[in-house]
Amino acid sequence: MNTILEIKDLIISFDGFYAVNNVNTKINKGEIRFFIGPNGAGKTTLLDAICGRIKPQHGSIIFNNNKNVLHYAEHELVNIGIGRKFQVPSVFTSLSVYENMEISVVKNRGIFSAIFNNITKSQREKINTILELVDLFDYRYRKASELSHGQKQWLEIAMLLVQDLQLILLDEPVAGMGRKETTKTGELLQKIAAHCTVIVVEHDMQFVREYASMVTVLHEGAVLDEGSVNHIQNNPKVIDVYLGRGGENCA
Ligand SMILES: Nc1ncnc2c1ncn2[C@@H]1O[C@H](COP(=O)(O)OP(=O)(O)OP(=O)(O)O)[C@@H](O)[C@H]1O
Repeated sequence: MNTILEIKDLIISFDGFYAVNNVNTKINKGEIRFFIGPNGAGKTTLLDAICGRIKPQHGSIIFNNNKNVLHYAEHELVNIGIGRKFQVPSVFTSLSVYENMEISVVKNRGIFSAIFNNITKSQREKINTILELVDLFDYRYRKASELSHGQKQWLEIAMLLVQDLQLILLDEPVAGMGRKETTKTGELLQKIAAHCTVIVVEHDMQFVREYASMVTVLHEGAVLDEGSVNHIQNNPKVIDVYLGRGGENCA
């Protein structure tokens, strides 16, 4: 009942190489779920499948109990409530923070459609609330190019939130951030998770320890273990293939 995403028997292969090899997992509403594992474990490929970039050879990804994500094109997924943020911020740097939000609020991210469709009062209020949430309200008239790396990441998260998503996928959101920005990002994810489930691919184990509700450890395309941080970090196999090899430093 509480499940927002169920991945069943998922297989993704590239020319006979199994990047994702029979993955099964269920993600509950309100979780901050981390996918961790060594380089090449299949984490990004799994995100690519959830956001419709890659079509698996086998299996299903069921969203909200009844929608098979694999039946939708990548650009349609935002309409059913799934959004993805890539590692490198992709905000429009020549536009203001507010203008970036205006483009996102109309969902169809075409810049011209945003300019020619007036933003409603409730959309303006929503933009302001979300800019407050990510601590960018005071920067709303600044050009996005003037923001710090962390602020650009938060703007991009805000641009997802304004689209009323139920599930957001984040690819290494704290890469390149200092500890202070990393902590702020973690706190932001906790606030977001109250309304929107979050899946994060991450190598920063300190960040994972502090903010994960559940962790899925991938290794060679398969789920090696799954559970609380405490559970997975005491699993000798996880220590062997990832944590004990300084896995947190692989990026
Ligand atoms: N388009 C592709 N064609 C061929 N092989 C691919 C393709 N995409 C990914 N792979 C391979 O699939 C495997 C899993 O890659 P993936 O990027 O999902 O790993 P990852 O766990 O995200 O690694 P990292 O932590 O380094 O980002 C790797 O061996 C990669 O080389």
